[in-house]
Amino acid sequence: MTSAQREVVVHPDAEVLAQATAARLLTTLVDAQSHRAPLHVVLTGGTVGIRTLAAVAASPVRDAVDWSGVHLWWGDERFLADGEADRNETQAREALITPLGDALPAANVHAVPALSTQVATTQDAAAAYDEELAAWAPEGALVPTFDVLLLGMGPDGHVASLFPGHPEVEASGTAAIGVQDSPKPPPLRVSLTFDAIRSAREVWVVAAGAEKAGAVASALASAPVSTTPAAGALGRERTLWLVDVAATQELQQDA
Ligand SMILES: O=C(O)[C@H](O)[C@@H](O)[C@H](O)[C@H](O)COP(=O)(O)O
Repeated sequence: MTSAQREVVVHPDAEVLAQATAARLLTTLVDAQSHRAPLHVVLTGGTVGIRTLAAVAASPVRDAVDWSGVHLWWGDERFLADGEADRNETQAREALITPLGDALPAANVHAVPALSTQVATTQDAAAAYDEELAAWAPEGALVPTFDVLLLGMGPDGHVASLFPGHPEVEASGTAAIGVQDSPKPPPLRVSLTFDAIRSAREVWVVAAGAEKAGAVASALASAPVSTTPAAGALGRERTLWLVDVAATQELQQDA
């Protein structure tokens, strides 16, 4: 059961959006840690997603989080060799994981396997990620109960690496899936499916810029997921749309 009620929070610009999302994430983690452990957070690639991680790292509030009880996952990954600059993992390590240092145990970082001689295809990587997710999942579940799942959104309404008109949008029964023909380079990727995304307690879609306005309006109007995948980004308990003013330009003003 997911929350079709989407909450929209509008920010003046992309920088304030990233800073506010970082503050929101930190206080959400601090609050959640007084109720349960460990916590599971799913990171996103993309400019706002990475800027948010850098803002988390730069915040003094980061030290209010017991990172030893926080596990990091990825909603999607570019299928490149380990350490490649374009990998979401590489960018997240630079923005947040490295600055956290020993506060965040290496074992708490669950990266999507990189291209290597042992992991030669996106299917290999997706299968390995499925196993890692299942190892942390409650009985009968595909994935751990994600506390917060962050998603960036493209101008075409894609989230993670689930693109409009592509079959991966409809994939079910598995947590991760290989993508061969991403319209957003690089073409080879691994993505969580909507089965995995919708298992999260909270799903936060972060979107900034006028080029996202059409997709924001379509998603908030519950357009078909096949044409606007972001419309399918729903959390079990909460669905937050964290946007800047420019991305709201095509929303119908309340009558
Ligand atoms: O691997 C990726 O590229 C991302 O996960 C992708 O889903 C991204 O979040 C959106 O394309 C938004 O990216 P921007 O914020 O850079 O527009």
